[in-house]
Amino acid sequence: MIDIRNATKIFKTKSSDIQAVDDVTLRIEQGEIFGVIGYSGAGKSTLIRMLNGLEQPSSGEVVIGEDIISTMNRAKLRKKRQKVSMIFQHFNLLWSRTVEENISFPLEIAGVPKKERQQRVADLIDLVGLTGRGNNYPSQLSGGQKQRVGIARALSNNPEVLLCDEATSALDPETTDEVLDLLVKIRDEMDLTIVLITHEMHVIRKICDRAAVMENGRVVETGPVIKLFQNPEHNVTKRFVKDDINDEETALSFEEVREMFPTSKILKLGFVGSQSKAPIVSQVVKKYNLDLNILSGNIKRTNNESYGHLYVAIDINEADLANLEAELAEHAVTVEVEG
Ligand SMILES: Nc1ncnc2c1ncn2[C@@H]1O[C@H](COP(=O)(O)OP(=O)(O)OP(=O)(O)O)[C@@H](O)[C@H]1O
Repeated sequence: MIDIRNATKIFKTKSSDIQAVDDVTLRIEQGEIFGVIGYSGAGKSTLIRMLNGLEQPSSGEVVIGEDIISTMNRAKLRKKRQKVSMIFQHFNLLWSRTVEENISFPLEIAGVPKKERQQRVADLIDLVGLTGRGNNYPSQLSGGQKQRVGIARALSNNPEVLLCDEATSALDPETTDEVLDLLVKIRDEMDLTIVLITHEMHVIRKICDRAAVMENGRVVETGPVIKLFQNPEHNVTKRFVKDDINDEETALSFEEVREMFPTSKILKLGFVGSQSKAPIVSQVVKKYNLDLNILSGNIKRTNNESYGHLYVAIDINEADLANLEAELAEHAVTVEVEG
């Protein structure tokens, strides 16, 4: 549905050429919530701005549906932006207009008759949970409510694609989750494709189906979200996943454990889906008559699955370890030896 083919963007400045996006190829399917994550300067904003033609690639192609965005003229692009709309970190609302008037604005530009506009605005206000706030000004709303207005405004022309540029980065964690839930709801109800950029792995985990990780303009890893969390391959992905589970304390206790049990191995056991709720580890431990110390563990939810890790210290020889790995693998439990 969205095809980014070998897209490159080079900004020419007086002092140097900056390669913001470097040979990116991605395909995003209809109805997906697709996340792009990276640290500051990775090229996320430039990439997402190519999807609505706010930036044109220096080389390569961006295609949405039947339209080649990267070669469209201005007039066609303006029309296409009604179908590829965007929400922003700082909401970009018109401060002198009420909630209703903000949401109505794109419809006025599109020439929608007043009666139809009013009905559409009322429906959108209900959809985003702002019933009764239509006559408020943005300054009278909380951050989360302002973003709801931004979302309603972005949906006014029935877009096919919604681009979210750090849409929850200015919000507190609870409000972030409420806005993310709203994005899932509108994707489900309106069969939208959502592309979001973020530097928060929590956002990716909570609502995305698939994600791409960017560094220095390149996509360094891409895949289903559960795979990125369960088995991150690139160092940047590993850092994001680690930040999300916030296991610095685990790292500290590893050192202590190594001192306390110098002969023990530290294993990280990984589970996905229903396996993360079953007593597989205790069954295998009993079967092989092993002693283990549990160091830490967690179960987290992605948009549609749970996954978990358990760190254990275990005194085990290589032969028994191979047996243990084989047995656990039969139950789709992964085993990594730490350090
Ligand atoms: N208009 C521009 N002119 C020159 N350089 C630019 C321009 N826009 C972006 N860049 C540079 O391109 C690189 C990628 O920037 P971009 O904003 O796409 O990254 P980002 O991942 O979105 O970062 P952030 O989260 O900080 O916005 C950076 O080095 C940035 O300084």
